[in-house]
Formats: sequence, structure tokens, C-alpha cells
Amino acid sequence: MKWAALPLAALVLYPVIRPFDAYQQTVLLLAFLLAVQAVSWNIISGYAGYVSLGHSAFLGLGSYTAGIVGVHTGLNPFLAAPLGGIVAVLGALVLGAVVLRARGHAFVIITIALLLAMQVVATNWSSLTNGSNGITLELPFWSRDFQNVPFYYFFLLLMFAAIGFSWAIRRTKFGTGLVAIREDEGKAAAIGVDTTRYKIVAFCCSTFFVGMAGAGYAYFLTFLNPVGAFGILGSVTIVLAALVGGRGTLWGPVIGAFIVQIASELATVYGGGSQSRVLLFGVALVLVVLFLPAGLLPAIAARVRRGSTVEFIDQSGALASARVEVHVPEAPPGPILEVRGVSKGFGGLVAVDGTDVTVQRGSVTALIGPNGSGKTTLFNLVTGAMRADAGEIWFDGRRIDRLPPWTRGHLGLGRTFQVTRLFRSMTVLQNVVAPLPDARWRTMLAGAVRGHEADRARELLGFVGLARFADQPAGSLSYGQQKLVELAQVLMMEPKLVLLDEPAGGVNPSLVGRICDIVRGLNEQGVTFLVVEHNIPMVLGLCDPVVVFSRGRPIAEGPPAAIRNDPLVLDAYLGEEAGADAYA
Ligand SMILES: Nc1ncnc2c1ncn2[C@@H]1O[C@H](COP(=O)(O)OP(=O)(O)OP(=O)(O)O)[C@@H](O)[C@H]1O
Repeated sequence: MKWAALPLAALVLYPVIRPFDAYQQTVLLLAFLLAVQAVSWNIISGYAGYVSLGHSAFLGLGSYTAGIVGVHTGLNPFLAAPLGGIVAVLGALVLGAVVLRARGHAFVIITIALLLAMQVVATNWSSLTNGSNGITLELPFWSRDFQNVPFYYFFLLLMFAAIGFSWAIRRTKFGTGLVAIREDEGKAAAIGVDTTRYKIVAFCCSTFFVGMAGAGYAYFLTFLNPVGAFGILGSVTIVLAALVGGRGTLWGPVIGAFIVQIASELATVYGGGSQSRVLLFGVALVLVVLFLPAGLLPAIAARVRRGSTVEFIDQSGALASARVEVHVPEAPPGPILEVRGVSKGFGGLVAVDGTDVTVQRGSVTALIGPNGSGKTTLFNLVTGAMRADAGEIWFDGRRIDRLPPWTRGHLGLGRTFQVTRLFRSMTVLQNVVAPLPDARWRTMLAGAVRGHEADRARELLGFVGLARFADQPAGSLSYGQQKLVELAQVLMMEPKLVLLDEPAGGVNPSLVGRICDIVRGLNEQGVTFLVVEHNIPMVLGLCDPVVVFSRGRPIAEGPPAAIRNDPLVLDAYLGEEAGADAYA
């Protein structure tokens, strides 16, 4: 941040030193305007990864708000700017509430459609917008000699505000949640992130300053029409600026905005007008995607990192034992999880077939069965990653099968994955503090890594023997270590029941013992476990009871000693010979 102080101070002082450089001021103020848009766009499309290709629609909305209000009330567009921001946010709220319930590409397409739809509305709703004749705004009331100076400071101030806002968001749990959504939306939901709410709020946040800027821009142009206000080129420019600088970073979109604005100006001056600009943007977009996919700033950061020495971490003693207190509310014995008649099919394949499974509170229950017998699908149904076709799921006395995954997480249902799903761009510590224990706005807006939560995360990392890796990127850990981090992550949610999907799969045998110790230690303190595992000796040593699955339903259940000798199980699961070997 310090490196930015000097150029920012120069920008603040420039009109004071050269008040009559109207052209240079115009170039710069348009760069500020683009930066406001790119920084705002970055909140939904960089942090959360939902690319909006029609974001200039919100600039148009702000412009029209100021124009229409100005025509009817005579309010100065600068004073109408907050209203422009609010209208943009309301637009985003309505659109986001509809579109952002879904995942993926639909959002991109719909944002383009939104932009074009607004153009059509602005053209045809003549009584409000004066149709394609456009709206002429009042002329600035100050002297023409330094006409650009107030606009310069208006956009500069907005740029600072947008950067500050983006910076603040990134430091909250909300910001971490957005990055989690970008990296793995399903996993984010499993650790308690209300992904729908987060995306809608992020979309709204990404429009407020754009709407405000729209009001100022209309005043600067003193004229508005539908094609100008809702043109696709504006949106492409925003995306290009953010991509060039580095989307998902704080300063990337700012730097990108300056580069794109200056390049665009050069193309207009030396390249023969706006047609050359379109060509330039098209070529630049292709080049950036091909050769600089992460953008300029991340590419420079990666080069600097490559040049610096890598810290060696002494891994000896990394498995040192530790104990951690977990809080599980007292409850009478009985079932904590009941799966009643649940089915799930994929096309013609029935993966889970009218299954009943009960997990008793305080147990370490195993779920074993051959590959493809439906164990992971059952986990997905219990945690809400998939919806059951039929049946009911009850957790801790409450029916949960219609609840979203994050609510199930808030109720105390934790889960690890067969193939670990840590957020790889985050550090180990950031991963562990990422889960959200409840849906309160206060929690969402709290600092991402703060006070007692950060202490707790370090304590949990110590418990799984990985405290010294806290500040390393999660992706740099070994597979087994990532499994342990994922366990620490789940424990952050104070779960009552943890579903472990193949905790020993692909893990060094020395770690398997450690995982068993951890599970036993937590279980003694009241945490219930449901474990899917192919490592039969581990299952028989750790779990009781054992439920055996075959073709989407349980075929046997009982203590390990009984399961070990059950001919049905040997037949369905391992075949007799293999079974004898495995249990030997
Ligand atoms: N999203 C999906 N779409 C289509 N088929 C699926 C999907 N998920 C699982 N299946 C199928 O459902 C069946 C059960 O798969 P599931 O992953 O639940 O088995 P599993 O018992 O966990 O297997 P493994 O022990 O190998 O992990 C398999 O035939 C699988 O191909």
C-alpha cells in the first residue's frame, strides 16, 4: 500500500499545480471513472468469480437517475449521485435475487442480456427517458476555464472510496467467503457460507459506486442517450481493465484501468477514432487471456516470489500430539442422524435406494462398501450438496433434507471430502478460519482473521500437528497434511457430527494412526463421527458400529467383530478370499 502513496499524492495535487490542463485532466478523470468501475466489478467478478459482462448497465442506471431527477426537480447531478448509486444497487438486488440462486455461466449471459434490455427500455419508455432523443442535462455552473477540475476530484474521490470499500470487504469474513465461492462454491456452502446471500450482497456492493459515477459522468457529458448509456463497449472496457491489471487483487483493476484508458486515448488520437479502439480492445482481450491469464500484478508478484528465497520448514516433529477442548452441548443418548427411506438416482442409475441409516449420538459409525455402492452420494444427501429424490433426513431432532447446506453446517453438521477441497489460494490459517458458525450479519462482516478465532484456528492446527504451516499456501502441503487441515477446518464449526469421507485415502500410513487418535480424542469429548473408509483394519479398530453398503442400501450392520465374519458382507464387499486376507 505504501508504494501507492506517491502516485496517489501526485494525482491529488495535479489540478492544483496545472489547473488549466483540460485535456490531461480529461484523460485522467476518465481513467478514475474506469477504475471505479473495474474495482467495483472486481467485487463480484474478481473476488467471487461471477463474471458480469454487462456491468456498465449500472453506470447507465446512475446516469439516467441523475438525468431524470435533474429534469424533473432541477437537482444538481453531483447531489443526485448517491441516488444513482442506490438505484444501481436496487437493480442489482432484483437481478441478483433471481440469477444468483443458480451457479455458473447463466449469470454471464444474463448480465449481457440485462444491458441490452436496459437499452431497449430506455429507448422505448419515452415518457420517462425521452427515448432515443436522449436527455440534456444542465451545464456546469462553474467557470469554463477550469471546467474539468470538479469532475476530476469527483471521480478521484469515488475511486478512493471504491478502493477503500473493496479493501475493507476483502478483510472481512464476507470477503473470504467470496473468494471461497470463487474457488469452490460447493465447499464454501459446506463450511457454512450462505452462498446465495453472499453473491447477491457482493453484486449489490459492486454497483453502488458505479451508479454514483454514472451520475457524475452524465453531468460531465451533459447529454445522455440509450445507446451511449447502455453500450456493450463500456462493459468490455471494464472487464479488460480488470483482467489486464489482475482480477481478484485490490490494485490490479486500478492499474489496469490506467493502462486501458491511456491505450484507448492513444488509439483514438493516433489510430483514427473509435473504430480502432474496438479493434484494439478485441486484440488486447485475446492477448491478455492467452499470455497473461492472471493479469499484470499477479504475474509481477509471481516473478518477485520466484526471485526470493523459499523458507524451509522443518517438518520433523510436525505430528507432535496435542489435545484440544471442543464444545459439544449435552444431549440425551439416541440417534443424532436418521436417514429414512432416502433415494437418489442419476438417470437410470439408482445410487441410493430407499436407504435407512441411523447414527447414534456419541458413536464412531463406519460406512463401508464396494466402490460405487453409494456412500459418497449418501454423504452428499446428508450435507445438502445434493437433493434426495425421496425420503427424509433428520439431524439432532430436526428435519434437514430441505435446508441449504450452510444451514446444515450451522446446525452442527461438518464434513471432510474424499479428495481434499481446501481453498488453494488461501493460506492454511485462512482456510481454517474460513468456516462460518452461524448466519448472522455480524459474523459475516467481522474481520476475516481476528482475535480469539485466529487463536482457536492456531490451536486446532496445533492439535492436528500443523501449527507451523499456518502461513503457508494451502496448496503447498502434502495430501495427508491437507486432510488434517480440512479436519481442523471442520472443527472450527464446533460440529456435533462429522462425516469423514475416506480420511485415510492416499495418506501416509504414519498419518493414519494420527488421524485415528484425533478421532478418538474428539469422540471422547462428545463429537459423533460417520466414517466412509476403505482401510478395513482402520475401520475395525476405530469404529463401532459398522454399516455395510451395497448397491445403494445397507446390507449389514453391527459391531466390527460381527461384521468381520458376516458371510453376506464377505460376499458383497470383498469376496471371501480377499476378505480373509484383508482381515488377517
Ligand atoms: N453426480 C453424479 N452423476 C452421475 N452419477 C453419479 C454422480 N455421483 C455418483 N454417481 C454414481 O453413483 C454411484 C455411487 O457413487 P458414489 O460415489 O456414491 O459411490 P461410493 O460408494 O462413494 O464409491 P467410492 O467408494 O468409489 O467412493 C456410482 O455408480 C457413481 O458413478
